[in-house]
Amino acid sequence: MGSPDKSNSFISSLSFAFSGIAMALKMERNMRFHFISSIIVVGMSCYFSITKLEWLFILFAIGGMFALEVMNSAIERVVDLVTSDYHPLAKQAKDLAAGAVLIYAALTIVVGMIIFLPYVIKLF
Ligand SMILES: Nc1ncnc2c1ncn2[C@@H]1O[C@H](COP(=O)(O)OP(=O)(O)OP(=O)(O)O)[C@@H](O)[C@H]1O
Repeated sequence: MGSPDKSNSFISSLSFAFSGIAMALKMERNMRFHFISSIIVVGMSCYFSITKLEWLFILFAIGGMFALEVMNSAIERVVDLVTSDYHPLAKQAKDLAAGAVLIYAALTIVVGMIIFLPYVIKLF
C-alpha cells in the first residue's frame, strides 16, 4: 500500500470531492433528510418570493448543513478506520462531530423561523 499520488489535477480533485458528496447522499440517512428538507425550503422560498438577503441566509444554511454533515461522515469513517473497539476518544470524536452538526441544525431552524414565520403569519 503506497501513499496516494499527491499530484492530482484540479479536475480530478474536484471529481473526488463530487464522488464524496454522491457517496454521502447515497449512504447517509441524514443527508437524504437534509436533501428533502432543502427541496421543501427552496420551494417555500420561491413560493413566498423571499428577498435577496433572505435567500443568502437560506443558501448559507443549506450549504453549511450539507458541508457539516459530509465532514461528520468523514470523521465517523476515520474513527471506524482507527478502531472498531470501544474507545472513549472514539466516542468523544464522534459525539463532538455530531454536536457540531446539531449546533448548526439548531441555527438553521432559528434562521428558517425568522425568515418564514412572518410570511406564514401573513397568510392568515
Ligand atoms: N469505537 C467507538 N468507541 C466508543 N464509542 C463509539 C465508537 N463508535 C461509536 N461510538 C458511539 O456510539 C454511538 C453511535 O455511533 P455510530 O457510529 O453508530 O454513529 P451515529 O451517531 O449513530 O451516527 P450515524 O447514524 O450518522 O451513523 C455514538 O455515541 C458514538 O460516539
